[in-house]
Order: sequence, then structure tokens, then C-alpha cells
Amino acid sequence: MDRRRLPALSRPTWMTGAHHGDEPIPLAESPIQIAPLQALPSHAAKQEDGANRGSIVVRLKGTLVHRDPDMWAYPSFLSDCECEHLIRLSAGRFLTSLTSLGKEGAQQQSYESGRSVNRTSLSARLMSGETRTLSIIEEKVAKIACVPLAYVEQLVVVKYEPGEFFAMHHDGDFRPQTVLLYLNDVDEGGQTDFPDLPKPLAIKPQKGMALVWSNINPDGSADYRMMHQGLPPTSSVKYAVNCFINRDPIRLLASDEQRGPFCPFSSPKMQ
Ligand SMILES: O=C(O)CCC(=O)C(=O)O
Ligand SMILES: [Fe+2]
Repeated sequence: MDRRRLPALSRPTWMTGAHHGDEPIPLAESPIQIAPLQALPSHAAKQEDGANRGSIVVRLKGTLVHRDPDMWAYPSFLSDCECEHLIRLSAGRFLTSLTSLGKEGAQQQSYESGRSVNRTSLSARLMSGETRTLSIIEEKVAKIACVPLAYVEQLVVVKYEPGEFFAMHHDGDFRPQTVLLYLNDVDEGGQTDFPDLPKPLAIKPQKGMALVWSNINPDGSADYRMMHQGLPPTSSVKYAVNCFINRDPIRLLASDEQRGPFCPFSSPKMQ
């Protein structure tokens, strides 16, 4: 089987009603299966019986924070341990954030990136499945975006010192969805600001929270109502993680250097 022949994604599947506003999302029917685990995230539980015995069940409570275009917030998506793990993993690996200059149809490993005056933050790109904890987080990201793991780009940790920012931009029509994770509370400033929404929103970073939105219209064109900016934190550092959902099954096309030991997609030559 040619593993690259997963379909290109168009509209996010959750826009068809897979999510429920104030209801916990029922993930028990398709639990995240990574075992054995030494430590479970606080919101995860081991399935004790039934066909999926031993696998991890994660139940996440999402809230609709904006309707049409829909945006969801999951306040306890990451445990404190997971947030701290991601901050530790990214330490010493930050580079000046680049802005994607990708054209229509471009993929993560081929589009050009460039330095930009619109962005003064730092970024650290993680390998897919670099650690077991990261691998669980990536599975959870795929679950809340309702896509197979193959479409989740390498996660990128972004760090803003006080005064640093990422000016107004769109994440790209080649990324049908964005999942943004916040790794710490920020005292003042640092909001993710969506001024062009019908009901403009500025989301205050909250440790462990995930925000999910679609970047495209039903016809696949960019939905410019989703333009946003990372405002500068005033007095403390801000850490967030970009989890972009690519139009293509980007993980199947990735090189060995982009995949860590816990990435479930082995390279063809290792099969
Ligand atoms: O830091 C934020 O709040 C937003 C970051 C962002 O939009 C991005 O990196 O694409
Ligand atoms: Fe963005």
C-alpha cells in the first residue's frame, strides 16, 4: 500500500458536529493507545476492562468560545507535568521565529521560511514523537482536531520575552486547522488576539489550555476572519505551542531527522 495516499484534508471534521459545546468529548470509543506508561497525565485513566483494556482514555471538556467561525477552548488539555515537559524539552533549542512564506500547495518541509519584522519571538521545533510524553500530546492534538495523527505537523514551541510579539497573520490555507497550546499563565498581556472575528476575541493564555480553530472556508480558501496576533506579554515570559494540522499527511512524508523514537510512522527503509 502506498502510505502517502491519505486524502488531502479540506474542511475540519469537527465543524460537522463532532464536538459538543459543554459536554465532555467522548473519546472512550477511540482511546489513545500508548502503553505501557510509567506516569499517566492527570486527566488520563487506564481502561480497566473491555476490548481496549490497558490503553489510555483521555476525556477532554471543550467549550465553544466563538460560533461561525467556530473556535473551541479546552482549559485542561495539558497537565502541569506535560506543560513543564514541553518547556524543558525546548530549552536551549530556541531560534529566531521564522514566518512561513509557503505558497498554495506547499508542504511543511518544502516551504521557505524567512525572518520577519512582524515577529520577534523565539521558536523551537520538536521532532515528531521525540519523547513518549510528546507522543501522547500529539495523539491528543489529533483527537481534538478530529484528524489522523499523520496530518499533525511537528510541534513548535514559541517563547515570548516581555515586549516580544507576533503581529497579525493567517496560519495558511494549507493548514485547515490550528491547535494552539499555552504552557504557562501570563500575568499581563500576551493574549492571542482575533480582532477580525464577528465577535472579536482576545484569549488570555492559561496554563494547559488548548485553542482549536479552522483556517479555511468550506471551499478550502483562507478564512481571513481567523487573522490573529500574539500580543506582547508585559512582565513575564509566555510559552505556547503551535500544532498545525496540515492539508497533507505530512508525517508520512517527513525525513528520519524529523521523527523521534516514539513516532509511530517508521521510515520505509526500516520496514
Ligand atoms: O502566541 C500566540 O498567541 C499566537 C502564536 C501564533 O499565532 C503563531 O505562532 O502562529
Ligand atoms: Fe498563528
